[in-house]
Amino acid sequence: KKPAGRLPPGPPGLPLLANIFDLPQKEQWKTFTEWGRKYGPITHVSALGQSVVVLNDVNAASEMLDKKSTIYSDRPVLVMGGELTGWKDTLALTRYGDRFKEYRKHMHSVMGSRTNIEKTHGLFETEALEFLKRVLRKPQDLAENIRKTAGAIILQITYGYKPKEENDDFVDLVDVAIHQFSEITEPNAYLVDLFPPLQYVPSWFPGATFKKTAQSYYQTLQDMAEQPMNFVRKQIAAGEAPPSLVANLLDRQNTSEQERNIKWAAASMYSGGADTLSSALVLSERPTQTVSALYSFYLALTIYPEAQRKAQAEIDAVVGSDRLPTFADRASLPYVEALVNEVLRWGTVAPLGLPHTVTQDDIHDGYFIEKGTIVLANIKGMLHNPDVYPDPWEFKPERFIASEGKPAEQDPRACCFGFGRRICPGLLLADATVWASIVMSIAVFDVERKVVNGVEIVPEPKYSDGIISHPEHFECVVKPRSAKTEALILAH
Ligand code: HEM
Repeated sequence: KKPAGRLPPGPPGLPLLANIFDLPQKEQWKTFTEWGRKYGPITHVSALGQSVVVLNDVNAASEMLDKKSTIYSDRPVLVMGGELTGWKDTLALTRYGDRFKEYRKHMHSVMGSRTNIEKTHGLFETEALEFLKRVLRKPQDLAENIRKTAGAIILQITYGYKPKEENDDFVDLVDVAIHQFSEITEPNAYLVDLFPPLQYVPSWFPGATFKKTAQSYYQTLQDMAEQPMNFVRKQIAAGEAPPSLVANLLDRQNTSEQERNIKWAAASMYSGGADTLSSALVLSERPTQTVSALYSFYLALTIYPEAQRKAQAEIDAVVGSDRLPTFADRASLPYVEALVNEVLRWGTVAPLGLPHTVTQDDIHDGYFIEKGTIVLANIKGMLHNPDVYPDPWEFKPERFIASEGKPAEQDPRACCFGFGRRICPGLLLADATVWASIVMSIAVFDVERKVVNGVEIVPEPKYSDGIISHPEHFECVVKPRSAKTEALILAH
């Protein structure tokens, strides 16, 4: 079909197949950054009749996705990833509309404002302390310790449920479900996502095994959403339910549609926080977004010991060594704040955010954007743009502290949580979790390089590919700064 206006510039492509060979399978953000340099901040490509617009600049993304959010807030339809396996019912894949709004309202009620988050500060502090204890017990299991912390926080806020330290039924169920989601959303994993009519093939038809897989994954997902709901229902009946998203909302006369929306809003909290969207993290490691950020933090401290020393000096001066830092200290710790910003920038968690689609034809900046176009924001490119962040691959918290004649560089939150009506609903919770875990870790631990045969090993920052990106496994040594800090952890 001929476009009804001038398309944004982009690679020329082939007749008929258009840009199908230009679309990279791996590290897409790198290719997108090159397009940005070559064609400008708004680039267009198309493949098999699907238009894709890539945004390479924070302002361009904000002009389109924030300012015109009423039409740029839909999501593409995934056949295997969403329709057949039921994941379409979670927020991240829900089409723009009434259900979407209701889910977001529910989530907002527990984590959408500073006031809600402040009410939960105690929980973040307690869980950050639990985290320190886990690290003390098993310093070698850093990724697993971080994952448990993020999971425990989200399950408590969502269902008022505190998971067991090992082999927790709900946690295991979510893990299986997320593992399945990662598998079905790997690029080109299922033919049916390239040729949607295949979904109508009956399941007994030879070659239609994907339908059986879909049915089994569908069941896992239903269990993941239903079982913790039943836990809360029982607690309510017994008059024992602590406040949580589900308990606060279920405790009324709900219609079945309302109950359904509570169930899926809750399931989206966990699977959003616990990384539904990771197509890269198959196998045993399934870090959440928050996990990815914290893992980056440990990686940064291992490579850049001077950042750790400066942060420790600040904490020692402000908090002293007789107690652990709390949220009440946050405003007095500007270097730690800058370090948290740098973790969110340097260790970009969601390189391309999630795709938005546009619900009506638009003329934007003089370009024609057709209804149904997929819009991707190259967040990793934006956060490593040398014009905005000089020496973008260096970990330098100082860049976020204004000094004489030099303003602070742009806050990574301008793009790292996405845009418009789809902006990450967990951003305040993520911010508080990351801050609490970072400040407490710096206060009590030294992160050091591993020494092998007298030689210090400096890890290379390597990141996994996929919707959620996290540092690949690296070696470091985490130990208490002193007997006094160790006692401080154990005293609580
Ligand atoms: C450092 C941590 C995190 C980062 C960097 C992050 C980033 C993002 C980004 C970039 C998006 C896509 C936004 C868009 O489409 O424009 C997103 C969506 C989402 N995030 Fe987060 N996130 C984080 C933590 C969390 C947490 C802790 C939760 C849950 C408690 C969460 C729940 C979600 C959900 C449910 C969506 C889908 C929203 C929708 O489709 O409307 N995220 N996040």
